[in-house]
Amino acid sequence: MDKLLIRGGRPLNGEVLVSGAKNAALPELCAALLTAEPVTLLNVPQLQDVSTMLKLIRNMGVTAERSDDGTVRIDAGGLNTPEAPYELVKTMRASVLALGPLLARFGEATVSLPGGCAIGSRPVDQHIKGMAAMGAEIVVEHGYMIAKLPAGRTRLKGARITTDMVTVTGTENFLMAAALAEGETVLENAAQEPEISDLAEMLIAMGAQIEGHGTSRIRIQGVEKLHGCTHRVVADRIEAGTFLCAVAATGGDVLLRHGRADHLDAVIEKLREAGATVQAVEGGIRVQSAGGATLKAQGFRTTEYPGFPTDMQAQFMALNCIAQGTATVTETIFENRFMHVNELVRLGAKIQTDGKVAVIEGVPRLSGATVMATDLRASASLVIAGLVVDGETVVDRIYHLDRGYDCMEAKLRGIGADIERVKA
Ligand SMILES: CC(=O)N[C@H]1[C@@H](OP(=O)(O)OP(=O)(O)OC[C@H]2O[C@@H](n3ccc(=O)[nH]c3=O)[C@H](O)[C@@H]2O)O[C@H](CO)[C@@H](O)[C@@H]1O
Ligand SMILES: C=C(OP(=O)(O)O)C(=O)O
Repeated sequence: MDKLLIRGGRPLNGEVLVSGAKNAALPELCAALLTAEPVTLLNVPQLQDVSTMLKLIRNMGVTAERSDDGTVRIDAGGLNTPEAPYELVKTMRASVLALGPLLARFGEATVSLPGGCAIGSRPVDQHIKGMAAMGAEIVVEHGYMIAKLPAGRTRLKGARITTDMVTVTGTENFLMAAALAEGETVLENAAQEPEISDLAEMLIAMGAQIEGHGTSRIRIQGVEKLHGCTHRVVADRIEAGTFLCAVAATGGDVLLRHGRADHLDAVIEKLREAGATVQAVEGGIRVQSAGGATLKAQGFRTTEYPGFPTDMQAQFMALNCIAQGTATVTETIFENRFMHVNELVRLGAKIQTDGKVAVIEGVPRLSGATVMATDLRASASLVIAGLVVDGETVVDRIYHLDRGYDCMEAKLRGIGADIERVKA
């Protein structure tokens, strides 16, 4: 297993290019299953999750070619096996996004249940409820969701779907299924994340009729057929937010090219309150900070967009560890998303947790040690901590990081970090 070796204490200066969003690219690769015509996606990030998704769709008989410049050409004309097997689904929960498109285009789907994962149990009951409301017959057997249309039906039917909670991939599955359904679908309590809007824009470019994306009520008029399109994946707000926290914590002056400040309001507001200067500039986001103890620790609660993202909780916590004062962080989305805490404590951080609440008391310095990454954003928080500690930090099990960050260590090296990958 690869590791990262970081020698901390250097400010970060220069420019970083923000990649396309993992959480937009994954549903958009699945959306290409909705048509037999070629689809071209631009700005697709180089991530392990993208490779897994390509493997998953190729396994269904789909042709998918990926170029080094981030272009992926998909031709789902040959789609012949509407199945997402456990071996592929277990490494990436986003495989559940195959359910909606397969049911809509093929009339049947067999998708493995993703199972629990490190950050929480992450059930898919709402996905199942929504597909059933659209007329699918779904059973869960042998660890698989087995779904099909009733005899005599060739299309899903429009429905009003109100989910028990806001679900991002649930909303995406319903959007894709409803695009080809018969009649109108109304999604109440829909997720409003920028990745939902990006997917909706792609579907509209394919001929779908969608209104209200970006709000909590989305209306979809189903159409009989969708066509091919070319779509550019929106910039990754979580990658950008991670770099914002890294620069704020270490100190420095960095321009995040292609970063979308308008997708990061909640995080940027907290960074400004902490003492960093963050500005939306032409073509990106600029962050300037004196770093370390010049910062003031900031409390926050994770909530659905446009609130503070759960996917930024661990990274901001790393910054709080070396800021002045005490901050209370409440994680409301996932029940087990504090696994970075024990590892940050190994670096000298002072953190107490009680259920979904963590209290962080800033310390003047952290000290290097070997720590273990437990999930994607936990890994990123350990990297940020490693960049500010005295001495060497080794972050082990970085396959989690590779799942969702495009060349993170190369990008950090480009702005002055002393970081290298140690191959297993
Ligand atoms: C690929 C992708 O886009 N992943 C993101 C997506 O995950 P994902 O879409 O899996 O997360 P959801 O928005 O669905 O989860 C929100 C909450 O609802 C619960 N829930 C969800 C569905 C369901 O059927 N039943 C249920 O109980 C979950 O366990 C969680 O507590 O949104 C999360 C919340 O912003 C992010 O952390 C993930 O990075
Ligand atoms: C939790 C995340 O991703 P996934 O839903 O793909 O596990 C994440 O991106 O932080």
